Amino acid sequence: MISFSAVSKVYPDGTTAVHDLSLEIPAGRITVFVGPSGCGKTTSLRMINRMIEPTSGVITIDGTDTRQIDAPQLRRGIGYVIQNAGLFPHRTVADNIATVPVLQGVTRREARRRATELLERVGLPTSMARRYPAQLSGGQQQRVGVARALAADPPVMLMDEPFSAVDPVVREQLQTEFLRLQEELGKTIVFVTHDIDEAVRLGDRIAVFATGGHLAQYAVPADVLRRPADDFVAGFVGRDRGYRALSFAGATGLPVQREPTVRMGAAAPQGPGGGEHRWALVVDDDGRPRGWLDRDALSPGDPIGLQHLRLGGSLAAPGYSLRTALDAALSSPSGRGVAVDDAGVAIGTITLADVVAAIEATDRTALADPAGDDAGAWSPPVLAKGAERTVPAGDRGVPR
Ligand SMILES: Nc1ncnc2c1ncn2[C@@H]1O[C@H](COP(=O)(O)OP(=O)(O)OP(=O)(O)O)[C@@H](O)[C@H]1O
Repeated sequence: MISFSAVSKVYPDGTTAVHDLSLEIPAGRITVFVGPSGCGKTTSLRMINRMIEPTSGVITIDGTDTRQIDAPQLRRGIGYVIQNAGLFPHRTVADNIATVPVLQGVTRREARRRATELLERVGLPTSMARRYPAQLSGGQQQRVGVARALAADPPVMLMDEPFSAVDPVVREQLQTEFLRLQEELGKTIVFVTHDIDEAVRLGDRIAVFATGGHLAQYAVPADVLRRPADDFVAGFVGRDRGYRALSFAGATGLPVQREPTVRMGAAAPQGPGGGEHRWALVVDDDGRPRGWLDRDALSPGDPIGLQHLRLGGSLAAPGYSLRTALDAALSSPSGRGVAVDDAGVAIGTITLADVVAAIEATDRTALADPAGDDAGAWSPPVLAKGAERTVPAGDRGVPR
């Protein structure tokens, strides 16, 4: 556990970056610092590994005052990931990842071997080990940044806006992989973001910082959304609040309809193509969705190519919420959202009508009611037996 006790930071020019911060960060969980620009998130994060020294107050890790630990030694035991990955440009990917283990005395050969393992862990092919950072995409560089932070197997990881510099699609992938990795590793993670959606998705707990370095609220995501502590937090989480609140509702029970699929490269289907049959779901050889085919725009028998597909709709992956289901249906030209399994294989579709019915049948006042029941107490109606699974909401109260 990391503990802040009455910690303040005043920079030499008189700026108060952090004011009287007291909070306890649980071990093995993700704690997110969120808030607008300049409210002291990064300063608070960097005080944990003493890259910045507090002006007053005490920070302890597992009961030990960090001031009693030699700063370089402290930092070697704490993984650190920043925006744009911060990789050494003249070192290969493998050598970047091996940096800290080599400093700790692990042989270069062994450190490189472990680096290759870590590449696989963060979802990159091992063939990338010999490349230089400039030869990777932004998302790949971020993954290497995470692998490098994990290389010394530190119990604590500090992550400062690690996914902000990539586009929204890659960002969502990185978040999903990050959650999967954390499920395996159970690190104590402190994560800084200015994006409340990212905070709600990733955080087991959220610390909302206000201007002037004040802690405005520290709670599980469900409580921050449902019961903002004051006007500042209410304003900060307010945008799209009704829509975001659907994140609380697991979509268990939402019927997944059987959806006929056609393979990429196959002949366009025969038969009537109007109405609900206008759109056909196209999958690759492994059954993963590639896009929707407008059958009216292609003659039966013509081979289906990428150029015929409507791309880019969101998918409902295991553990999805009503919000995800709604988005999948809305972003699909057919009005049917594609549900996939763990391996990304299409298992059927969810109709917009069913999602709307589920929302209408839901007691939404429970979400908005500040005096309502505990987080996670609200559950969606069961309409029919669905094929999907829902991740237990746990104490976050929010399906991821
Ligand atoms: N070295 C410094 N000297 C003086 N003021 C500083 C210094 N570093 C940061 N600050 C100020 O301290 C305040 C908090 O900065 P900090 O970087 O911790 O905020 P933040 O919440 O992480 O912001 P952002 O989201 O923009 O990164 C800001 O007003 C900033 O201008």
